[in-house]
Amino acid sequence: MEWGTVLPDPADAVLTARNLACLRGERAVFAGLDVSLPQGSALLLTGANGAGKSTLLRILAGLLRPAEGAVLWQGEDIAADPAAHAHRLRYLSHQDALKPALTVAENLAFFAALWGGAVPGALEAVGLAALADLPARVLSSGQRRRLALARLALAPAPLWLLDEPTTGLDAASVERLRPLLAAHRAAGGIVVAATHIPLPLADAREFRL
Ligand SMILES: Nc1ncnc2c1ncn2[C@@H]1O[C@H](COP(=O)(O)OP(=O)(O)OP(=O)(O)O)[C@@H](O)[C@H]1O
Repeated sequence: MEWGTVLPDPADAVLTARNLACLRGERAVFAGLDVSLPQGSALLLTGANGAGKSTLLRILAGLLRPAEGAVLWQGEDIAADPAAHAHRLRYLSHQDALKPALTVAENLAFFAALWGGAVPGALEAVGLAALADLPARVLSSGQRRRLALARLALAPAPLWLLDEPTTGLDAASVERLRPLLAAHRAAGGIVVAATHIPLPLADAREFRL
């Protein structure tokens, strides 16, 4: 396992993690981990099952407190204002977090009510427009993942934290992520993604846990 600095510490870094350590049970999942991500950057978290990729994403999302160290957004500890951090991020976990009885469009409308954005355009971006009126319970696993990913196309947020975003996706659906990710980064957004396969991301740094 390699621990250490992922990127240098550029002056315009927005997301910084310093000396992060995480214990799960009695076991150290990682320690001494530094991350510094400037605007428009992408970081791929790779490594074996259990290496700590999801754990690191949860720490960066503010959902898990590190045993040591801190995560900073523009120099401020995210723990100081969890609501502000939640507001600036889109976190996609392994779970698709869909309501099976609601239609595809209704599921997305729930998030549009929170963040703004237009449901039809977001469904179009992931190729689900034709299924808008189907109940989510009948979707295939890849379609469920696409519906979860449609949240990214609703309204801008500076930080995307994606846990294996392409699980279950066919090749065309993976390719549809390319313009979404590129537009997010072109606007200055940061993406951190845990993945076991290459993602359609230009110039992404890789950090192997
Ligand atoms: N709630 C928990 N209590 C104790 N240990 C946990 C808990 N959650 C995760 N772990 C342990 O932390 C380690 C890291 O898990 P994590 O899910 O971050 O790995 P990962 O790199 O995302 O793996 P995968 O590639 O399988 O998704 C694993 O050894 C796991 O068993």
